Amino acid sequence: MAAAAAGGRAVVLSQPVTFVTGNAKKLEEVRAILGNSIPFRSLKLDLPELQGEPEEISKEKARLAAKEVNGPVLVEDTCLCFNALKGLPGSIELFNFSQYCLIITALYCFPPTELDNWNGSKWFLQKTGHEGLNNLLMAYEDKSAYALCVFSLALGPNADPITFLGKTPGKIVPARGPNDFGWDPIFQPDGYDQTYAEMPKEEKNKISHRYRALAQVKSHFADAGYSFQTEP
Ligand SMILES: O=P(O)(O)OP(=O)(O)OP(=O)(O)OC[C@H]1O[C@@H](n2cnc3c(O)ncnc32)[C@H](O)[C@@H]1O
Ligand SMILES: [Mg+2]
Repeated sequence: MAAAAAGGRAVVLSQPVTFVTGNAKKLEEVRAILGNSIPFRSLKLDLPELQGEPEEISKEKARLAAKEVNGPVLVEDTCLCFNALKGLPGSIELFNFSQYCLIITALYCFPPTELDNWNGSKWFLQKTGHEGLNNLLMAYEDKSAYALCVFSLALGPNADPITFLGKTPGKIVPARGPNDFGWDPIFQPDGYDQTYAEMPKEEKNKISHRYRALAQVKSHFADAGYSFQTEP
């Protein structure tokens, strides 16, 4: 069994937590931020990214992953959300007519092949690049945005996942800095004159959406007092 109650409320996990991701850069940051605080290993699984509210998508992803792994899992989804576009391209909420036209034009020019697997910011980035993401805001004065990170922890295949959110506000700028991780070159966090890409990694990892969400994951582990009894 993956998670078992042992002596009162302490939960013993019989495996390290599996962090499920296919994104090597994400994994690098999670490793740097978590250090040795939580025993974990990583695994790439092809899981569907469903539509809906970010927390629901993440919980469902955790449920599916925990079934596959038959043990405790941590999954993460990140989106870049533009305030002028009410959260797009990371998430879809209510749009006005001109915003719909913009989205429909983009979708018409670059139709996604798998709509069930549609992740707005990832898709816009892949199809239109940093310039395309900047162009989405061309008609708007408001260039403010936020990076949103949602982690879900499922202790086992039958456990209800718990979610942790991290949000870093900033603005969208023309690309600056190395182009080795997603939309880092076009996101400048509030209070900084460098983009995420220009910052030293340690600096990004102190203020990022991912850091903020993981700080909550860490305190959850500290408060819950899980113990790990992994078989040799
Ligand atoms: O397997 P998973 O963990 O789902 O990895 P993914 O690459 O599909 O990751 P997401 O769905 O969370 O990411 C959506 C997009 O945002 C990008 N991204 C995620 N975190 C980022 C960060 O901290 N900085 C820049 N881009 C990021 C990522 O490269 C994708 O293009
Ligand atoms: Mg993904």
